[in-house]
Amino acid sequence: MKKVTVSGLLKKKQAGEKITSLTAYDASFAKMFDEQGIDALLIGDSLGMVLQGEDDTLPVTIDDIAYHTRSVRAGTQRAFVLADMPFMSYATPEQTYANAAKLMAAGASMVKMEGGRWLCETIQGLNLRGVPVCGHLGLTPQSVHVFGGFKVQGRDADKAQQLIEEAKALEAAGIQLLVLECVPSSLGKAVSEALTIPVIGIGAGKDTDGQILVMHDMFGISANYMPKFSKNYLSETGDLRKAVQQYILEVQNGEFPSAEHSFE
Ligand SMILES: Nc1nc(=O)c2c([nH]1)NC[C@@H]1CN(c3ccc(C(=O)N[C@@H](CCC(=O)O)C(=O)O)cc3)CN21
Ligand SMILES: CC(C)C(=O)C(=O)O
Ligand SMILES: [Mg+2]
Repeated sequence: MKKVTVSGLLKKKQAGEKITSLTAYDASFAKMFDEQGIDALLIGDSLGMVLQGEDDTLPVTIDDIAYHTRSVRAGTQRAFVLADMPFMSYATPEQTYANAAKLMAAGASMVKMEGGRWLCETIQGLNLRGVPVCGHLGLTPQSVHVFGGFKVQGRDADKAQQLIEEAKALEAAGIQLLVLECVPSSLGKAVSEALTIPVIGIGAGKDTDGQILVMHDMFGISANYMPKFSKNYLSETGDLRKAVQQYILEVQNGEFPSAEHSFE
């Protein structure tokens, strides 16, 4: 079995094949997703909400993410494994290096950080030290108190153009993957076309290079609520493995996300 690598993900974009991704937090689900052929698994700080029952992702610690990264790595053979840097764990470059080291040592192959241009120096520093980086733009949940809620981002033309410029700056600084969350479909398309690296969307429409969902939303079992962009595949299929297969199929053939799971 050939392991999914960052160059493998880039090849998918170049070939026009969609990248499929889910969050995972433990070895058993990671193994099951991996066996169904998912391309990438994210140890998301969404675990603060879906595992810990908090209202947002801010209470999550670096040790929480490291613990779950170790579990996911243990269950994964093929998929690419990336881990979220939690709130305030990457406020300065020095602090970022120490915290990224914990996640890489726990088994991550890449770390993800929320934010734009202000992260460029940190991204370069991480790359020089052997750490690949994924960016995250649009609705960045760690800034929920700045936004005043989990709201769609980039709706007016000014904000959309700004976001495209931030994405290009991150790519120039060295990110090798970008997560784009909760933006109008037209912006999801524009960002994916503006970048060479793959853009993985969540609530960013059907024209990004791939899709990611929080696993609990894909099974319709989240403790808090269900974002509009998520789809319950378990109620349709009645079986965990079939639900994952159906999600992968619909991402690959472009059926998911349809308009009802996207924003205008
Ligand atoms: N279970 C779960 N699923 C997620 O996708 C998720 C988490 N938790 N936790 C971390 C972040 C927070 N996210 C969220 C949470 C809520 C909305 C939400 O309620 N959005 C509104 C849009 C409001 C608007 O139109 O501006 C929606 O109707 O979906 C979106 C993303 C995405 N992430
Ligand atoms: C929703 C995804 C992209 C994420 O960052 C998370 O699960 O924490
Ligand atoms: Mg996250």
